[in-house]
Amino acid sequence: MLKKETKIVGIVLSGGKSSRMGQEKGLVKYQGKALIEYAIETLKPLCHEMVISTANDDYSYLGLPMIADEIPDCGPIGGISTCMKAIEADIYLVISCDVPHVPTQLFVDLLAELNGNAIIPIDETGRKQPLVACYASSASAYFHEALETGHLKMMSLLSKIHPLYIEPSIDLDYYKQNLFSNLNSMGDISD
Ligand SMILES: Nc1nc2c(ncn2[C@@H]2O[C@H](COP(=O)(O)OP(=O)(O)OP(=O)(O)O)[C@@H](O)[C@H]2O)c(=O)[nH]1
Repeated sequence: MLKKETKIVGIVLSGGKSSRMGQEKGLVKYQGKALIEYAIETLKPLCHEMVISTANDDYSYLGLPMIADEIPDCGPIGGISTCMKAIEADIYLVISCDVPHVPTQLFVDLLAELNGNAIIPIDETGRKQPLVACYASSASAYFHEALETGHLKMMSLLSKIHPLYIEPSIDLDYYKQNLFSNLNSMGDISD
């Protein structure tokens, strides 16, 4: 059970190169809406503040603070570390900009189980999903160290953070439908 004063900050990752998409991924329309808008709507009900991890001003229409990576081209760890430094929080909810099927309920479940540095869901194929996850402030030092030392592999960072991994609850229907499928190319969008 979270204390009432627990500050939760949402980090929407949108600072990637979008090389497979060929255009800014978060702004690509999917079923009538920009992909990043799904991510924002997923986190919004749970967060006191939200930020977009990006250097691209085209996201300014969303009215959220935008935070450019402290060191460019370091991947998601660089984006998460920079945002954690920029905004203090007790808990950070992280989401990629390209997972429109992730419901708010998944983060409700993660928050309910958080009891350590992090809690990360495992998808239906057994893959860990650290970019749709919940990190306590105690995890931030590990992100900063990874960025400072150039150890930018997420799986090796996780081995230090020791998250709790959970399978999303099976009684919810939407967990059966490719919940974590991310849209990387225009081919994925038209499927
Ligand atoms: N802030 C920040 N976010 C990143 C960075 N690299 C990837 N991301 C984000 O992390 C998430 C997963 O990354 P990818 O699916 O590889 O996205 P991408 O790098 O834009 O796409 P590709 O260039 O096709 O690999 C997306 O939401 C990206 O925007 C980065 O260097 N900085």
